[in-house]
Amino acid sequence: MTERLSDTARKTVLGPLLDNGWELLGDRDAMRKTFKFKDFTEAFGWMTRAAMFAEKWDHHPEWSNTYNTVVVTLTTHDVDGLSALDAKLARKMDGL
Ligand SMILES: C[C@H](O)[C@H](O)[C@H]1CNC2=NC(N)=NC(=O)C2=N1
Repeated sequence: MTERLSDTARKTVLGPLLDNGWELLGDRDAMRKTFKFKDFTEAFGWMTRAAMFAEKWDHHPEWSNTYNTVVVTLTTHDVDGLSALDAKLARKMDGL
């Protein structure tokens, strides 16, 4: 069962991500990061790899791509806020 992250979990789970370029949004419980690549091929290749994990984990990003830039917003729609799944996908995206 997915649930919104508790205040304690936010510190431990989100802390490292916020130190690594993720930002909390002001208008809803979500986090965003802009990923920059050498060119479109690199950006789209990364999106393709990330999409495989999103599908495997049934947890999907809100994202957009413009040439070498991918802007990713993560939140869990089912609970209307951040859950452990968002942190899991964010860590994967940072590592790809
Ligand atoms: C039916 C399906 O499992 C759900 O709609 C999944 C799909 N992907 C999802 N992705 C995200 N980011 N949040 C969700 O709540 C979510 N729910």
